[in-house]
Amino acid sequence: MLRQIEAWEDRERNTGADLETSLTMADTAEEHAAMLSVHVHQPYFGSLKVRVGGREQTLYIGKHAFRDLHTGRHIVSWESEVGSLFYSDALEWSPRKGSQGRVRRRRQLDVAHKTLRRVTDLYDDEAGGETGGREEVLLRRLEEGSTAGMRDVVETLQPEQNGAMRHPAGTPVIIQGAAGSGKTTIGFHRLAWMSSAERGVHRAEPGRCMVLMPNRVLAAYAARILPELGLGGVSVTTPEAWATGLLGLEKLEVTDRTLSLLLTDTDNARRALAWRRAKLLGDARMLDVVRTHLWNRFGSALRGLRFHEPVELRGRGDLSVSLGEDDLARLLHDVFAADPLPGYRAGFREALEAEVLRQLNVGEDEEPGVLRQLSKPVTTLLGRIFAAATPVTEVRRLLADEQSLRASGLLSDKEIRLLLADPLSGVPTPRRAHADVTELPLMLAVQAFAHGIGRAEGRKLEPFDHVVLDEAQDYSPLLYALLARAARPGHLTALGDLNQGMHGYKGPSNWEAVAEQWPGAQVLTLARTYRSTRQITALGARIAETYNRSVRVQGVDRDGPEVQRYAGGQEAALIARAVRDAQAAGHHNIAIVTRRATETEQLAEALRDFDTDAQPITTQEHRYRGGLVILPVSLAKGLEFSAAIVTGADEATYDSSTEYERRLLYVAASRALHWLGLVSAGELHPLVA
Ligand SMILES: Nc1ncnc2c1ncn2[C@@H]1O[C@H](COP(=O)(O)OP(=O)(O)OP(=O)(O)O)[C@@H](O)[C@H]1O
Repeated sequence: MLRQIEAWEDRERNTGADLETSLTMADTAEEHAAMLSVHVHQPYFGSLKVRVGGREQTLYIGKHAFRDLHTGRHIVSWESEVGSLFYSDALEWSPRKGSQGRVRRRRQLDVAHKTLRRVTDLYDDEAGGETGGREEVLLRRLEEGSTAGMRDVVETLQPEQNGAMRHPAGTPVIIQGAAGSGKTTIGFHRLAWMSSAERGVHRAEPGRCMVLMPNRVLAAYAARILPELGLGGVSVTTPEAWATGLLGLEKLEVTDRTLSLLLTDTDNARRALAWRRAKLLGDARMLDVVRTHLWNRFGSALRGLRFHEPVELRGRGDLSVSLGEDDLARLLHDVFAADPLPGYRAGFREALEAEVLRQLNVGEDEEPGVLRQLSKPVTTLLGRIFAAATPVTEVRRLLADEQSLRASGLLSDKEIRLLLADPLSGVPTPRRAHADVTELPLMLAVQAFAHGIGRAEGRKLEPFDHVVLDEAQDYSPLLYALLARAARPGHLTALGDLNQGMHGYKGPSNWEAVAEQWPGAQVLTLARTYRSTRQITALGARIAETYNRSVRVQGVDRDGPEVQRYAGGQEAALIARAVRDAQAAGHHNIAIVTRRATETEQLAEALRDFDTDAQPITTQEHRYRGGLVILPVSLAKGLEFSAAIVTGADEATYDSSTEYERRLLYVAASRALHWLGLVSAGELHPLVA
């Protein structure tokens, strides 16, 4: 590898016919060199002894494929077809048509700083097959401390994860897995696998992929995995940020008033109403409700309009094009029937231009000139038809108008009454321009139909090469339908856990509702969890059992210290003691998890009196950089720490009669890898006492 890097870096060798060619060659060579140089210290992490056609050979598996031209020695990449053999339980495969290969031995090679540190056989034909080595290697890896970002698991990918990651490219997949089963991690690995040249037409260019995560703290934490996986350029954002960006309303404040109502209102009838209304707003049928509404809106905007314009054509004198209201209505009808992905406005422009050219019957070389002459009046006409409907106003108009809701014929009387009701009227709204998270997908639907949906490339919209949706249980079927329009067909991956759903009023009731929006989608399940020690996993299970009757998840049997309990006394003093204990146990990345964001600053202040300096993470603008932090449970979701301290671990803070609160307590208690402390000024919560 070093020899190859030297050759690439040698400017003398990279000389072309002229200066420009030489510079380009040198740049490319430098890029190659930079890419390879990070792998020099650990060129491979495993080997496979295989027998193909009677010949035995050893293949080395690394994070980067490499071939030494002098010696022919090579390393195969983990994401290649052959690389898959290292992770799966399969023993046979066919390297080429008609030939048969057999795996004789799988071996983990612990290499660091160019030194082989350890050899562990995972499978060995001669030693009787499976050795238990895979579990041993996994446990060693899981013993390590957390870092300030998500890490790759290329070296210890487990067979079921390997299968999920390599689900056929171009087929949508929903990966269901309990907390800590590696869903998010696997989602990113799937992108890396998808970006390999071996995927052929399904290859995804990282710069054209998007990962949607529930909040920006988590997005930034997860994005740290991208360079390790060679995924530079992937956009990692939140659905809200993506939606408001597409709408051109970055400053729009996104509220979740349904959640506010559910948490504060004591009127059960109103709570039920708010829940059902939110759920209906995210129903996939709303896509066609919006579509019908737009059809009527654009249809009436078009009434009385005509398109009559003079055109100058060399050699043919003064001509004109003329389309009456009926012609325009017919064009609009055809555009709606075709439902073009770039949106109706673009589709209408295209149809109108085609019609004009047909009327004039001009030669191909004259077409651009004609279109240029007509560009302004066409834009004016489009403005009259389409510009009146901005997503925000149009959604509000639709939801306030019984007739519009009725137009599609898709909603029952009861559902229409539900949409017209306003159970949230008592929940305050911000002063700034705002939209509720339950309305946002509808606004996105208006945008998608009128102007298209996808990835902005210059002024154009292109479909994403691949979209990954994390915490997918918290998003509505309507959003799924929109994502399907925004990505290449079949290039969708959802990662989620229906049992971890925090927002049932926004999410799907089951994965089947999602699969309906993603034709051909399969649901795969990751059954094992990896994050925490046996002691922490068991505590989490006790909380989850109260709302989740499904099968118990199977954790990796990793032993750790008992969960520590600190009850009775001044809270800050107890927390400071817990922090010292966690530090004494050797942990550096420690989270103090509070129930509410408003508590964090105050607590940070109070802890200073006890010589404890914890960094508060209060808003989505903060970033987690490791060390000791205080953050609310809503921002802790998806993050993990070597040690976690749950404050207010009591009944007064997490009301056990409310399922939502128990779910939050579960999230808080499942953030730690190795060490967990529970703190309460009074008595501990009955579920964790
Ligand atoms: N094969 C593996 N080898 C080593 N570590 C793994 C493996 N799979 C998962 N992990 C580790 O398990 C932890 C949980 O992974 P991840 O955060 O991707 O899970 P998740 O299912 O998305 O969890 P949550 O639902 O809580 O967000 C991480 O620390 C990850 O590195």
